[in-house]
Amino acid sequence: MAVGGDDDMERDFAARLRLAPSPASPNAAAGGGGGGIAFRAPQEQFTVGDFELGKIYGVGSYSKVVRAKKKDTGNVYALKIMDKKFITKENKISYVKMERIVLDQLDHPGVIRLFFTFQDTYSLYMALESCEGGELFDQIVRKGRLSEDEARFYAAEIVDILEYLHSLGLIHRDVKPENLLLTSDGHIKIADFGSVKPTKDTPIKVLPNSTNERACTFVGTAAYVPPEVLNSAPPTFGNDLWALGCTLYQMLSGSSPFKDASEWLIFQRIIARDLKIPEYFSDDARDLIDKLLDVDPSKRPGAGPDGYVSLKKHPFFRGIDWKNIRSTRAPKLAMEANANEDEDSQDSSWLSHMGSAPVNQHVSPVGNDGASSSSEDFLEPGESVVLISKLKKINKLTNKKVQLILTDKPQLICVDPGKMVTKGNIMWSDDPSELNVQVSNSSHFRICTPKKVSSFEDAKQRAWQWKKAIEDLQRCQKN
Ligand SMILES: Nc1ncnc2c1ncn2[C@@H]1O[C@H](COP(=O)(O)OP(=O)(O)OP(=O)(O)O)[C@@H](O)[C@H]1O
Repeated sequence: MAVGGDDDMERDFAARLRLAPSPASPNAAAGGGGGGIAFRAPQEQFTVGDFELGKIYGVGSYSKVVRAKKKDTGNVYALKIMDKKFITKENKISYVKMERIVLDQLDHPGVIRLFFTFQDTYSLYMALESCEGGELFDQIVRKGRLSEDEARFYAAEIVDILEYLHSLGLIHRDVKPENLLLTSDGHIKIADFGSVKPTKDTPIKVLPNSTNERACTFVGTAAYVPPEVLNSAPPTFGNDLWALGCTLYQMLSGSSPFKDASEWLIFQRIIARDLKIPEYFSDDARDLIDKLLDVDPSKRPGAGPDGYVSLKKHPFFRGIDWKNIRSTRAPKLAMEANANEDEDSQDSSWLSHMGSAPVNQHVSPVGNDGASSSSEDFLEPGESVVLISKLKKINKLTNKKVQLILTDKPQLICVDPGKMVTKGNIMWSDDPSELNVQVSNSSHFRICTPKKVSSFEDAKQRAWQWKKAIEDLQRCQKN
């Protein structure tokens, strides 16, 4: 990575982000169009070296989230690390601004708290409340499917959160099991406010022009997007209620209601409301899902003139103590099959090979099992990760868990996630006849080279994302 021009890059980025504190008011950000926003979560002067970095919680489309312990206080955060160059290149600045500004003003036990932010030459950092219980998605995968009591509890907590957000005129627009995180005692917190849409009457301070009710292009995730969004209708609270219906269906059945081999086919199913509800769903669950997945967004319970009353009174929620939901005992969390005490140290050594320059420079592995010294270096200095997934590599006789990493060099690296050693690279070529990805469905894909075909299963259904990322890089290399 070129070092010259770093200061320029930092200044240029700060100007575009317009979140840099003014000298007069260290916590004020120019919201644009006059009037600054006074941040509750301050912009600090910390560096990543002030933290002990632990395991990677997850990787989003423009960030990675890492467990981080502040060395002086011992406080633990989920540190969201965003690469400035990538954010600028991918035009994600408005997502970052929106998440920062909106999260800063929210105060609900079911919403991830933002504590502070800081930045360095390469990255922006958001210190978020850490959710140690992982994603609701993982609970569904580990348990196969949830019992109706478990699903009822989680759905009720999601309803409580959506009622809060909607009362503030905010449409989340990316409600899905991956963005519903769990605390260590099993309560839900919603994350990922990058796609949030404020309505005209929101009391929340937002970016100028962000409340325009123009018809929107599709944001969110294909499987959870409502039909009206595909028909370019303006966003409404009903969008989140549809996604709640999909999430409830997924909790009870193990998979999302509209599934197919490609995004386009998924969209066709959504538009046709091609919905099959399994026989074993109770009548109350079936009825609630059917109503939440109404093609008319204004008819979904929670979106009508009586607000959330009809939703909370639905027979599926009988027995829920709405006022005390956050102190009700949560379902027991299913742990990862081979979770062990070394997880933190393994992942921190893994992180030290992630290639993001500032992380590489400052990482201090948690734990003392020497995992980092036995690991190989995966990435070269300045090389960064484009896509990374924990996948199942499907072989004739056995299936193995692997971390597949695509970097901007480009390289395709297979890592054994347990031993933190590379299992070898898949030979890169810019020529699609020598390297191509064949997708069988959203969770299965094959990477084909003249020498070898490697088959993978992605529980998070990112097969198409893998194909696109590899093809984009091939195109980039050629130009
Ligand atoms: N506060 C948190 N505590 C624990 N894990 C978190 C936290 N925030 C995010 N994560 C994990 O990190 C992953 C990536 O989060 P992030 O918000 O960066 O991506 P995303 O925006 O959900 O992804 P995408 O942009 O692709 O939708 C999440 O799916 C989650 O597993």
